[in-house]
Amino acid sequence: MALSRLTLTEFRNHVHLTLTPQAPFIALYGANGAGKTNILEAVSLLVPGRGLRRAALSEMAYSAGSGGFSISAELDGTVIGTGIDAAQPERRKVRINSANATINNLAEWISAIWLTPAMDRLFVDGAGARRRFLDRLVLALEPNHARNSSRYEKAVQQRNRILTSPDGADPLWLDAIEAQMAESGAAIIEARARMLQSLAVQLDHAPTDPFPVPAIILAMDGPVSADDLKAHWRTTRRKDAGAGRTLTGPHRADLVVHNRANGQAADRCSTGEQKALMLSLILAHAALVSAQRGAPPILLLDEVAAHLDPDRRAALFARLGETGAQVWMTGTEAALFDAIGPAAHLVAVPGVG
Ligand SMILES: Nc1ncnc2c1ncn2[C@@H]1O[C@H](COP(=O)(O)OP(=O)(O)OP(=O)(O)O)[C@@H](O)[C@H]1O
Repeated sequence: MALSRLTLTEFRNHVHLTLTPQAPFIALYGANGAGKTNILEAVSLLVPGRGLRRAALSEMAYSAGSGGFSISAELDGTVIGTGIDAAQPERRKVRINSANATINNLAEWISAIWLTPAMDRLFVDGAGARRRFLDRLVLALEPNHARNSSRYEKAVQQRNRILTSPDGADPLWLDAIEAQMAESGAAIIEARARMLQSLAVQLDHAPTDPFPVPAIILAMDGPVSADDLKAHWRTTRRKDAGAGRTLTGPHRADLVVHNRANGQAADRCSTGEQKALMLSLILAHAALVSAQRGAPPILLLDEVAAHLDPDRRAALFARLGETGAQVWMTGTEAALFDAIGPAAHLVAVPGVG
């Protein structure tokens, strides 16, 4: 899976930019603030979700522009695009081959995984970001995961509203909502478990040097089957109403990660070791997606090269090359990407690709 064209119009600081990648590695280099991460963010918005910064749509439109923006890309003969119109800045539009589509439809065409400096504390900070990361890994394998996640989240919000309604909760209405939650929730749990199981097998064969191999466990309270979930939520209505929200379910799951070699918990590892664990995980996941879907996800690696010594950097490029993935990377100097050789398409930002 690879973009053969990316066009940005009035997206952040890019008034109009077209890139036509000519090699598997797209190395975006330029000064701080040039707009390199903005390009990765644009690609990340081509998959379901809020993109790598989770920013508001209105923030993304070029500040001195019309108030709208568009991102369009071509991959394997398909044209996909997203953006907002100035007249309706709160409504994200999606088009696939000129037809209107939904954000969740995008998952059938494209998958992307990213690593950004904001994820340096992924293992240390709250579970929400880890869950979103987990779901991106699942989505890259199973496009249907986006639809199940949206349905589940909407149903949980509805249940929370009913439980906290000043008129009192209607039990029949709750039965119906909990049945919806149970169906999509069980599908989410199963998809996560499938992905982690396959990833563990992939990691069994991963080289342990120079990036340590992670062991990953999904931590979750409560039952896992649809019937048991439904029965469980019926018993927790009073407690959840008191808390003002649904306290158990797949929306509360967490990822627990260790270094396989020494059992060290990821949140106790140094920042560099945590990043190395993440790289190892992403490499194994790309190989897994490639084996199961026939093509690896697009990888967006923001400021990764600069934080590695030259040997590790060269090892990373070699391992990334083996995955066959299209890799978008950023750095302040073109020299950071020297070890990639002819597989790199160097792009000066701002400048001409
Ligand atoms: N909506 C917007 N309109 C215009 N410019 C914007 C908008 N949003 C962000 N910018 C500008 O984009 C620039 C930041 O871009 P980006 O984060 O992509 O930089 P970068 O090249 O990755 O920098 P660094 O190397 O420091 O990470 C800033 O100059 C910021 O002012």
